[in-house]
Amino acid sequence: MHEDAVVGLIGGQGWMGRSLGLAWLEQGLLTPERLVISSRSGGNAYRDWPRVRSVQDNRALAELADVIVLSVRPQDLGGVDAEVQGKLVISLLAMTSCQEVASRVGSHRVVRAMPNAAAEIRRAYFPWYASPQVSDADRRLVQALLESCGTARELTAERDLDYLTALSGAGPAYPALLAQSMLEHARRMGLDDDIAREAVMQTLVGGSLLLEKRDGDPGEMVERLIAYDGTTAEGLRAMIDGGLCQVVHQGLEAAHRVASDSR
Ligand SMILES: NC(=O)C1=CN([C@@H]2O[C@H](COP(=O)(O)OP(=O)(O)OC[C@H]3O[C@@H](n4cnc5c(N)ncnc54)[C@H](OP(=O)(O)O)[C@@H]3O)[C@@H](O)[C@H]2O)C=CC1
Ligand SMILES: O=C(O)[C@@H]1CCC=N1
Repeated sequence: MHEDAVVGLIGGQGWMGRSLGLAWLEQGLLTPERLVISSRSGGNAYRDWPRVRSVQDNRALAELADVIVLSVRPQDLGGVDAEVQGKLVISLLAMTSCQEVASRVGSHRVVRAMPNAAAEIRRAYFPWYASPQVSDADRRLVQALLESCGTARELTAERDLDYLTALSGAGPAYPALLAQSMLEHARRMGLDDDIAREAVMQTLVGGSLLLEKRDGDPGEMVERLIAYDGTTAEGLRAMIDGGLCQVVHQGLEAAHRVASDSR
């Protein structure tokens, strides 16, 4: 069935929905005939793919599709009127357990997955958890569909997904906050705006790529630069003494608390 499964993407014009839908088409994972999307107010994300079917009625989508991906905001789940009759459902919703999705759509074959904003450039971290009713063949399909947008990883405990919602799901916003704060300071110091932007972006992107290349041990880099005992060490010590780590932990705890709240 999976070789020619039709995928129905509820909320397919939204940020995460169109990131996935376009990745599947552009990577040849699905032919346009095998993708059905639904939306509330329309959109033109699939203008280059006229054979993708677009519907407004989620019941019609559930009939056409073998696999249903739910990509609406959590507060909109109640408005999704679809009876999927035991089909595989992949939910991207934060704050919504497998059990809640199952009782809403009428299938216990539920996967919960957590993308992040970098799905848009196919660099998301995309952990997922499958309820026991999901078969091995389903799991292979889920892995293939999700890794089209980055690194997909199956988890063995659903609660880890609540934490990862705060850590990696919300995660791309954290370097954005750091960039904003660095930019504010550079402007205050009178740096030309173009130079300030270029300096901040190049530094954050370059620093992240360097970390990735060094196999992601940030502690080693921090320690090495503190031992260097130059200007960087002075900046790092002031940030650490000023409570940067505690503030980051508080932010993660606050996001985790909300992510663990069931709707
Ligand atoms: N954005 C992010 O960075 C992340 C998002 N998520 C999760 O992904 C999910 C989707 O988020 P995101 O893509 O950002 O949200 P968006 O608001 O960008 O997209 C949601 C889409 O769902 C559509 N929609 C709402 N109700 C229905 C319905 N009944 N039938 C069909 N379509 C409907 C909306 O249409 P309309 O605009 O017309 O109302 C909209 O296009 C959320 O549950 C969120 O928790 C998870 C991690 C990261
Ligand atoms: O902010 C949110 O609720 C969603 C889930 C994680 C990232 N975006």
